[in-house]
Parts: sequence; structure tokens; C-alpha cells
Amino acid sequence: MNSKENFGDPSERVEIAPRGFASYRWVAWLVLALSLSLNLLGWNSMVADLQSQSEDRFELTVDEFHRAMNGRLDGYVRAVKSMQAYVSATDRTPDLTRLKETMRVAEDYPGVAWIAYMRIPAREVEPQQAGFAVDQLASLSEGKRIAAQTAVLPLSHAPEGWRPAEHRRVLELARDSGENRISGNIALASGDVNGRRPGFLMVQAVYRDGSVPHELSARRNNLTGFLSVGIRVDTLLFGLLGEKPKEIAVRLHDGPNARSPLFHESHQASDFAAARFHQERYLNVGGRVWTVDYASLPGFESKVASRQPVRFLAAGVLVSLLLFAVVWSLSRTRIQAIDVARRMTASLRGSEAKLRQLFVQAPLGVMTLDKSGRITDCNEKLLRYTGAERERVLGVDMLRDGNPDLVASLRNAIEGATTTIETDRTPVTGEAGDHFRCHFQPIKLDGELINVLCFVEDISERKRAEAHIEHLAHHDALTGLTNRHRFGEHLDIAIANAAQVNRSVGLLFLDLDDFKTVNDTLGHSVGDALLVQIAQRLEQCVRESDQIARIGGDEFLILLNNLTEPKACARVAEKIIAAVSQPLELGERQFSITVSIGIAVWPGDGANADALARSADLAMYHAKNRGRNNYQFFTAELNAKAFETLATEAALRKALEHQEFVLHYQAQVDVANSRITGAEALVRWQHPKLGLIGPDKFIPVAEERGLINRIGDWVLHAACRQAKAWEDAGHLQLPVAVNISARQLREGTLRDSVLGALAASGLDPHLLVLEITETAVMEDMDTAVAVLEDLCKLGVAIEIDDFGTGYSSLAYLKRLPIHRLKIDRSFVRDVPGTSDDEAIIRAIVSMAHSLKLDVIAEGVETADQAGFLRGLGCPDMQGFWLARPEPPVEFERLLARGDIVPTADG
Ligand SMILES: Nc1nc2c(ncn2[C@@H]2O[C@@H]3COP(=O)(O)O[C@H]4[C@@H](O)[C@H](n5cnc6c(=O)[nH]c(N)nc65)O[C@@H]4COP(=O)(O)O[C@H]3[C@H]2O)c(=O)[nH]1
Repeated sequence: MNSKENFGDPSERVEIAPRGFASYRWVAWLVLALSLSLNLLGWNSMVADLQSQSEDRFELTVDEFHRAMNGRLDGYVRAVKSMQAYVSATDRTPDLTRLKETMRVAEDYPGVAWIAYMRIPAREVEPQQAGFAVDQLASLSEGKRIAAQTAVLPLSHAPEGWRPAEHRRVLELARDSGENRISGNIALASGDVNGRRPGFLMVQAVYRDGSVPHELSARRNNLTGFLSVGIRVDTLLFGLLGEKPKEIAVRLHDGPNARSPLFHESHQASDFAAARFHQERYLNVGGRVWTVDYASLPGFESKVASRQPVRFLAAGVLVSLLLFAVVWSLSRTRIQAIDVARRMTASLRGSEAKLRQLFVQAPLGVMTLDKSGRITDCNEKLLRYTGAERERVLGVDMLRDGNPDLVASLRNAIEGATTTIETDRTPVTGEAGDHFRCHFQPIKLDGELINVLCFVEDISERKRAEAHIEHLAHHDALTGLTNRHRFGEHLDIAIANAAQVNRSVGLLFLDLDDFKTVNDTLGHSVGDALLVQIAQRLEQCVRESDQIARIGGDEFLILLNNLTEPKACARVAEKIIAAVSQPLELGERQFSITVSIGIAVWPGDGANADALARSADLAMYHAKNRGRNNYQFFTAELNAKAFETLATEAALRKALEHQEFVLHYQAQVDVANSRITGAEALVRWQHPKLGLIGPDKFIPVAEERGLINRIGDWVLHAACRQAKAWEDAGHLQLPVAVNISARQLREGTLRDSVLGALAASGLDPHLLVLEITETAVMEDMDTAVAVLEDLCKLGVAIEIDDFGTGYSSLAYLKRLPIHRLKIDRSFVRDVPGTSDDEAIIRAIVSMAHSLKLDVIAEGVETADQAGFLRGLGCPDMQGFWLARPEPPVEFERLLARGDIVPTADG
């Protein structure tokens, strides 16, 4: 299998040209057209069927009516025949009134207007020659002018509608045929407001003996009269149709066709014209032919009308539209499906191309392996990692790799698990040196493994970085020595091992003497170079198995393993002191530096690493106190002192919390006029059990244990508050001097503390004097200058305390914003009489004068001392001879008195 098989070839293109949605629309339109056509055909046929059914129905209706009409006319004919029989039987003068009642003519034969019997006189007269004379008229019924008459021909009064000239032919036909014969249209009275209406005569010849002779001549000779009945056509028809039929209209023509004279029409001509159905029928009545024109009326048409075709058409259109929509949507769906397929294929190809690109250009080595662990494909990166040709790599059985971890990982992947291993051998070639991470990813299709992908990442760089970081994390970056953290681990292990073999562990705590000065004066780079050289020398003083750590600027710890006797520590310490004190060459300069060493030995000096380190630290301080450049073993006394310090610290914290500090004030006096010029605030600890404790007992501990800032802050607030209170009480404005410790200056809290105290008390800054020792200033000159200048700008005065005991350098005096120097009491103690001290005091006073600084002497206990100082031009002084430090109340008494009366000497 090659890479194309795995990831496809981007050069292949699948084109599924979309034929476009429009190209399939015609199908939908065709379906619509066909469907609509079918629908129209169906509709058409349905309409035709219905039309034919309606016509059939109309024909049936007409048949029925026509039959009825025929029947009715026959009925009239039969009735007239019956009348003929009656008249024959009653001889010459029949009672027609009785006849009409007997036959219920009015009820059963509507339309009969009159009945007349026209008798032939005895003498034979040709009817065509005869006139008619009326004998008798009789009403047929009330309300209707229906008459019955018996007349003798010729008539003097003809019955209604009788027109002898016109009707002679009817009589002749009746006579000659012996049959019933009718006349054409005659107008008959209707008996209502409508006036005259069309009608006809129905004539029946009456023969002698009552029967119709067979021979024409006999019929002519035996004729005795004519029975004539006037019948109104409309009434006759009303009986059949009703007066205004709703379904069928009838038009009666007196003749053989529709062009014959109109006899009667039931509706207007427009109704006939608008009718959907027509039928023409004929009636043969009394030797005449009538044409009956039947036409359908809306009443009939609505009965036969059907909404079926409309429904059919609507349903058909709907179905067509639905069909159209379905086909439309199907064609659309097909297009969409094709489009989706096209896009999916394109996307698949795109993915394959991307995968291929990924495979080829991956920043990782990638190889594919078949189920048996053989390499089937790999990318260039992997070839670069292995440094082998593709042909050599393909087909390699990785399950036979020399690295068992890799083989196990691959086996797991073949079984379906995702696995990762890190190895320090190059996969495939097995070369050692570089580090790789191999990630095996099984690739499955439908749950079945197809192949395994292996991503190979060169992690050598990362491993090196990790090792470097690890080294940095455990070593001092400057000297390369172990750092405190790692050293602690070594110490723990060393103690644990020593415990097992019943040996001792020695811990040396080293601190270079005056390293800070080197650093401050010559710069950090020189300091660093010095530290590196010292570290190298230390390494030469101990065994391989021992450990050296740099744990701070110039502090080192040395762990001495497996000691049989503590004395060995002393030997190493001596060796170190000797090695360190050898001159050092830094650039072109030569230096020499010393070291103070504290020694603690496990198990005696500390049960664990921390305790041991504390003991060594204490011992190192002890060495420092013992003049540096020496070593000291940890002792029980040191420990006791350390405990005391800790106890004092705890008590001081409590004291701060419970406000157990108080201030005493010592007057500063101008002896020229015995007036108080200022006061120095001196802190005391009003211990609840031990009573009043002087500052010498707790200030060093407070400084050492980091409490001096809090105590100093309290002092500043209290002193400022007191000075302001005295001022408010009406005393003279009195500057108050406050002692500031080196640590307050160094740690940068002083500025805020002073500002806070001034703000809280409202004291004028000019009434505050800060006493700072030379040593404190010298510790960090730059910070001191910055802070003190700041405070000076506010108006606060700066005084150098204990002047003369430290550097007393003119250089710093010039840089600092100082107002006053205080001559240390150690110089004052033995004057007059000690020439050195006298000279020093003289020099200080003269220097102060020339620098235009104030000067004050402290510790003045005698009048001689005062006289000496005054003689040198230093009238400002402070001391027991003038006043002792007093609580505020006592001091107020002094203030109230105004001047100071010196005590007796001593
Ligand atoms: N022998 C003798 N001593 C005299 C005479 N006149 C005054 N003294 C003592 O000398 C010390 C003067 O203060 P200092 O030199 O600043 O020395 C102070 C100062 O360094 C420190 N201290 C006192 N109060 C504070 C404070 O509030 N903050 C800080 N940081 N240190 C303070 O404690 C030191 C000792 O203070 P104190 O015990 O109060 O001792 C005071 C005072 O009682 C004298 O004629 N003869």
C-alpha cells in the first residue's frame, strides 16, 4: 500500500456536473399538463354523460306528459262519444244540463266551455246551407260561464266561438266520418278576467238509431244533429301541467309543425329560447294534427343539474397541482441530493487532500502500520528522524523492534487501544541518543482495525530543556551548586542513611565576612565572580559524597556524610577557612575575604534537617560574634539564647497587641541659659510581671525578629502625639527626638510611618527630630539619602546619633540632609582628662561648626564634662547631670519649671 492508497490523491477530481434544477422542471410541468388534460377529458365526458342523462330524463318527462295529454284528449273524445250516445237515446231534445251533471263535466273535464246539440230539422237540409238557431242555453256550473245548448239548425244564435263559415268543414267531416272531429283555434270566454282564450270545437255527428252507419251515404242521410263541445285549451292543459308549470313549458301549434299557428304557450317565448332541452311531439286529435313543442324550464334544469363535473374538475385541478408539487419537489430533492453528493464528494476529496498534506508536511514523523505491525507508509519527517531510505523503512516489522516498550505499546494499539510511549532510541533503527515520543493510534472502520497510525515526535530538545529546568530548579544559577531545596532533600536522605548505619551527619553553615561591603563598593559583578571562585574552592575542600549548597547571597551549607566523629567537621572547617582566606584574583585586583562557620552535628544538635540547619545558623552567628574568620560548634548555651530570643519575640508581639510600651522623655538643654531645647523619646516596656524593661533588652530582639518597624511606628505616633499635647497645653514648642532603627530605614517603612504620625497628631514637622545611627545610614546609603531627603523636605530634622563610633566620613555627611550631630557618650565619659576623647570631641564640634551643623553631646554626667563641652562651643547637651529620662508627667513638671537645675555630679 502506498501513501495514495492511505490518504487519496488530491490530483484526482470527481466531477458530478449538476444538471441544474431547471433541467428537471419540465417533468413537473409535463405532469401538470397531462394531469390537467386528463382532468379536462374526464370532465368533458362527465358533462356529456350528464347532458345525455338530462336529455333522457327530459324525454321521459315529456313522454309522460305527452302520454297524459294524449290520454286526456282521448278521455274528452270518449266523453263526447258518451254524450253522443245519450243524445241519440233522448231523441230530439236532450237535456244537456242533466247530461253535464250526470257526467260531472265541470269536475272531470276541465276546459269544457259549453256543450251544444245542434239538431237537424226534419226536413233534410244540407248543413252547408243551414244556418243555426239556438233553442236553449244552460249553465254548466256556477261561477263559470259554461253553457249547454240545444239548437236547431240553422241557428239563430251560434254558440260562442262558432263561426259557421269556418266550421262547416268540421261538421261535414264529422258527419261523413262518424268520428270525432275538431276545429281549429276558436276564442272562448274564460269566465275570468283574462277574457277570451284559445280553444277548439270537438264535434260528433249524431245519427238516427244512435249508431254510425257504415255507408257514407247512410251517414249523410241518417244524420240527426251534431254534438258540439267548446273546449279551452289552456284549462285542458292546466289540468295536466298546473297553471304555471315549473319544470316544463309547452307550446301547442295547431298544425303538423312548429311553424303552424300557435295554439297555446304555457310560458313566454324567451323561456323557450333559454331552455336547454327541447322536444317536438305530435298529437292526432279528431283528425287534426297538433304539434307540441316542449321546453325545459329552470325548475327541471336545476333538478337534473349536477355539481359533479365542477367538483370533478376542482378535484382534478387540485390533484394535478398536488402531483405537480410532488414531482416538482421530487425533482428538487433529486437536484439537492445530487448537489449534496457532489459537495460531500468534494469535501471528502478536500479532506483527503488535507490529510495528505498533513501527512506529508506534518512536523511529526508519521507512519502507518498494518495489523501485523509492518510499516506500510511513512512521511519524510520520519525518514529524516531515522536517517534511512524509504525502501529500507517500508515493510519493517515493528513488532520485532529491539525496544520492548515500543513493541508492547504497538501490540496494545493493534488490539484497539491508543498508546503512547517515550523512548531514548530512534524508532525503526533503534539508535540510542535522541528521545522520541511514539503515539500509536488504531484506525478502525465499523469496529474492525484497518491499520495503526504512529506519530513520532522528536522530544530530545524538550528533554534537554526539562533537564536544564530540573537542574535550575535544584541548583544555584550562579555557582552551579545545589540550591537550598535540593540540599534539604540530600540532608534528609543523609540523616536517614546515617540513622541506619549509626553514623553522624555534619552541617556547616558558612557566611562570608564583609561580603556586603565588597558587593556595595565594587559592584555585583565582582561580587558574583568572587562567589563563583569561593564555590570552586569549597568544592575542593570536601569529598565527592559531600554536598555543598549556596542558600543565599553569601551563605553556603555543607553536608558532611557518614561522620564517625564530629571532630572531622572541625578539620573541614579549618580547611575551608584556610582555602577561603587565600587571596583571590578578580580581574586585575586581588582580594582576600574570610568566612565564619557554624557547625551542627546530627543527631545531637538537631533531630531533623531543619533543626540541624537552625543550629548551624546559630553557631555561625556565634562565630561572627566571636570576631569572624573562625568556626564555632553549636552549643546548648547558644540554643538557650536562641530560645530566649524566641520567647522575647513572642512576648513583644503580645506587648504590641496589649499596648505595653511607654515613652520616657529626656530633656536636651542649652546649658548657657539652662533652658530645655528639646526632648528625646526613649521607649520602655511596661511588662505586666517584670516591670519596666529598658530598650537595650528588647530593641535588638525586635530588630532581629522583624518587630522593630511596628514598635518604631508606635513610638513615632506616641511621641508626636505627646509633643502636640504639650504644645496644646501651652508649653513652649519643643522638638521631640525619636530613635530610628537601621531596619526601619532599610525596609522603606519610615517615610509612611512618619507621615502617618504627623498626620494623626497634627504636629508641626519642624518639631520632629529623627535620630539615626551612623551604621544605619551606612548600611544602604542610597536608600538613606532618598528617604531622609524626602522627610527633610517636609521639615523634619535629621540627627546622626552616636556620632564618632562608626565611619564618621565627611563624604556621607556631605550627601545626607543632616541638621545635627550627637557626640556619643563613650567620648564624653572620660573627658576632661583623656586626650584622645578630648581630641575627638574637639574634632566633631569643629567639623559640625564648619559644616554649619548643630551639635549636641549625650551622656553628660558631670559639671566638668559640661564645662569642657561648653568650652569647646557645644552648649547643647543631654545627660543625667541635667535630667534623667522621665515619664511624661514628670517631664511636664520640668517644662512647667522652665529651666533645668543640674544635679550634683554623678
Ligand atoms: N550612662 C548614661 N546614660 C545616659 C545618660 N543620659 C542618658 N542616658 C541613656 O542613654 C541612652 C540614650 O539613648 P541612645 O543613645 O539613643 O540609645 C538608646 C537607643 O539606641 C535605644 N532606644 C531607646 N529608645 C528607642 C526607640 O524608641 N527606638 C529605637 N530604635 N531605639 C531606642 O536604646 C538605647 C538605650 O536607651 P536607654 O536605655 O533609654 O538609654 C538612653 C538614656 O537613658 C547619662 O548621663 N549617662
